[in-house]
Amino acid sequence: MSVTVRVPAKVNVQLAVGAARPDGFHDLANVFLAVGLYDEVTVTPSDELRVTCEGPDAAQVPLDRTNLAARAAIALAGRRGLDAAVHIHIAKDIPVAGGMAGGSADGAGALLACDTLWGTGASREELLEICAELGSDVPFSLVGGAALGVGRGERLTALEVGGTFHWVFAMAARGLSTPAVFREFDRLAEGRDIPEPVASADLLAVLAKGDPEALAAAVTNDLQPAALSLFPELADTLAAGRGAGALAALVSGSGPTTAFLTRDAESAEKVAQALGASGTCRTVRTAAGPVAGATVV
Ligand SMILES: C[C@@](CO)(OP(=O)(O)O)[C@H](O)COP(=O)(O)OP(=O)(O)OC[C@H]1O[C@@H](n2ccc(N)nc2=O)[C@H](O)[C@@H]1O
Ligand SMILES: Nc1ncnc2c1ncn2[C@@H]1O[C@H](COP(=O)(O)OP(=O)(O)O)[C@@H](O)[C@H]1O
Repeated sequence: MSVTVRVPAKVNVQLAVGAARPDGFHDLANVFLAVGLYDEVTVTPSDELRVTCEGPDAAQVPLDRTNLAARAAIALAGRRGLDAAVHIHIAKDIPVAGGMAGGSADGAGALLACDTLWGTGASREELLEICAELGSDVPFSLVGGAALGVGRGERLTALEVGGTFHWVFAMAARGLSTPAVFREFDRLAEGRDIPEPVASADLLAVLAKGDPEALAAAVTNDLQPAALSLFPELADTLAAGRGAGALAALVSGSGPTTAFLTRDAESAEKVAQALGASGTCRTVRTAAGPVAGATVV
């Protein structure tokens, strides 16, 4: 018997970042939107824990116990006194190290898949607690939709969304390390007072309304200057998307994937074509959101 879970990628429509905390993390006001680009995680009973991965970026995914999917299986098995003897197969479509929470998606997916396979019957609260231990973004991968994350981004409140937003994502030629981008944020902020991160009331109202033009005027990402500082060529991709008619162009989370909000599905196709032809990125995808979080298929 096998269990397969489908898990979406995310884009951050607001990412407000506070000063570095003593534990090295940063307090955030992180407004997540789940978008329809998916990894599929399949777990099958096996002699021992094993991870395999297929997909365009598979070669960059670690297959040892540092893989977030393996860590999720080990964490749940550990709580139940079980042996995490499963073969975890990841069909990966979310770009790796792209700021779209692909690793987090696999962690949440493997957790839900193992919970289902083993019949552990963990409550939603316990699953969310394990997710938060695995990484700041992992709880959101489980719940999907749209949510405000505070603390490290792991404490979630679901948000109302009044419509579907159409996005184009441009994948870059190389990845960016999330810790390196936060360190660059700290370096750029030296000597400045960093305000407490707060969710924008405007942005939350606009999400609830579902109006893409109003959302375009409200999106912000405090990590964008740091990502651009480490990866200056991203400015060319952002300019190409704006030039092609995107309503908003921003770095997705810590990057280097860039995200373009468009008016509708048709406009997204046009922007995607223009970005593809611009020579400023590796690949281009379209995806709409919000979509559901981790789901057994
Ligand atoms: C920036 C965001 C925005 O959603 O995602 P990505 O764009 O990378 O996908 C997240 O905050 C990333 O979350 P996640 O990738 O789960 O990070 P974690 O594993 O918890 O932490 C990795 C490292 O990032 C930094 N980190 C992460 C979260 C946070 N609130 N403050 C931090 O300073 C720390 O250096 C930490 O050691
Ligand atoms: N299942 C996984 N899929 C992808 N990367 C993973 C996974 N598990 C661990 N990693 C590690 O996490 C790093 C960040 O990957 P990812 O989650 O795709 O990016 P981001 O945090 O930018 O969204 C990768 O470089 C990789 O070393």
